[in-house]
Amino acid sequence: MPHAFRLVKNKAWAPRRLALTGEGPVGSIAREPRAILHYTPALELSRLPSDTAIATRPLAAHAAGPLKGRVRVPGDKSISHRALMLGALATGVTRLTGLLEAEDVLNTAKALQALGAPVEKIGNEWHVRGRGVGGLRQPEGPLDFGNSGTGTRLMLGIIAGHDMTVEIVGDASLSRRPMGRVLAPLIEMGLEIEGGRDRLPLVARGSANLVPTEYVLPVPSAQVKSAVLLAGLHTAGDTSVIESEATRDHTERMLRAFGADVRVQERDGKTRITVAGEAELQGRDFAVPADPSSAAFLAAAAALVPGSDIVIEGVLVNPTRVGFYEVLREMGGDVTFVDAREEGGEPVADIRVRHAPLKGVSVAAHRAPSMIDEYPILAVVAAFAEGETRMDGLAELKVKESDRLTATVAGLTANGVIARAEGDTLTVRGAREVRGGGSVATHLDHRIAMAFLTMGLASRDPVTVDDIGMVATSFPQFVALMESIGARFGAGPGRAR
Ligand SMILES: O=C(O)C1=C[C@@H](OP(=O)(O)O)[C@@H](O)[C@H](O)C1
Ligand SMILES: C=C(OP(=O)(O)O)C(=O)O
Repeated sequence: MPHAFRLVKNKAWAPRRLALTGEGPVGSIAREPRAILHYTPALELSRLPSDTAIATRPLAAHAAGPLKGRVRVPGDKSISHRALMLGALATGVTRLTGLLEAEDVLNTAKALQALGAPVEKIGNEWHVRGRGVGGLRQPEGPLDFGNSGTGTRLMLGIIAGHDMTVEIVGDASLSRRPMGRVLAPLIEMGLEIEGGRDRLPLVARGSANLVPTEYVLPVPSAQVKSAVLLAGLHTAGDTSVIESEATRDHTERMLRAFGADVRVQERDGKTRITVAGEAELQGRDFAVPADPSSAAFLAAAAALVPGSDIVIEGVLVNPTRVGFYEVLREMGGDVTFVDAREEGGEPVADIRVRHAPLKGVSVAAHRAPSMIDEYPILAVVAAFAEGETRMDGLAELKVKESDRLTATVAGLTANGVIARAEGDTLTVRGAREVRGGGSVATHLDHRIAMAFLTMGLASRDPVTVDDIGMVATSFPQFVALMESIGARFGAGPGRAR
């Protein structure tokens, strides 16, 4: 298989086992820094020289027969980040099962360890030895969050409350993403940023005298909300965040579970979340439910491939996260939540999806936060639905790991689907048969890769993505789990394995 190589530039940490130093034709090196890859759960770090080449791996998805089986996808990424962070801010040991062992979350674990809160895997459990609110210590080197917006932004909220100066770095994708949205309220509370930068790399100076705030979210972002609430734990007073569109509420739920005083009030269509400062959190045991954003790819595949019938077990069905499944149902999808229950303070169910013919729908802007990471796969599903699907209010898609609005339209177009983005609206003209056959640029974006590989399972001709590597940031088992229900992937368009 031909490899293209990209440079890892000035990266402090990367695992030795994926380093392909000196291999490959120099002319094919793409100058994209890439951060930590397949970070080992044992948290053993190895240093690589800067400018080390790492292979990109294209992959093709081929038309599949009926998809069948019961599967469990890995733990929810949002909850995994938060469980590690709150564990580090608690007193005593927090024991986690079901933690997502993917690069984004492992980078958070590594950062917490560097901040003085030991994180280790013992058997099936991850243990975090907490340092108490305000008890973390100055790390010796930069913290590298790789590809993760959540890790970076939430951790900035925690760093804000400590008297320490921390350099924060990430990969090329993360270094392009806006940090001003989280820095603005944190600076109001007392954080300082060297040189006033709003992109990584940046140097943040926290304070032991952070002041509480009341912050009205200018964008619907759970990351910004969470960063302010986490900073609020470190103040002597009440910190409030006001949101006019409901975003995922895992931070609020989990703060309560760890013993913080959190109040939520609804008024005039807005939600005010208040956390009391000088909090004392207690370490606890926590089971992380399966990630509905990862499950969405399997659900979509089953909805699109004729004859399919699958069950995805133990998936988080928090109302702030299930927009994709609701829309799939509205399109005519056969989606049922079976055995709904509560685990670790979150609603969970087994999700059964059977193939059914789909029709285009209109998805209103206010629903965007409940499926924000699912739009690439929703657009792929829409390509196979009869009629037009219109999705409004997608401004936030432009500031994810890639500009997902542009990348999604490009991927659809490359595969013979008529789609356009106008302002914040995405329109997809669907048809029962999709040509496929295209090659899709993933732009360091795991969700673009997984969405278009899913397309290839149902399109006439195989769909190729240029790099499967980033899938390891959120769902390292994607290919294996898809294959376990009957999906077919191969190195190139002609070669299914
Ligand atoms: O809080 C979180 O865990 C997340 C919030 C969302 O980002 P925004 O807060 O930027 O919308 C989402 O896209 C991301 O994958 C995870
Ligand atoms: C946007 C995402 O993650 P993050 O913001 O944490 O990089 C995502 O996983 O789709």
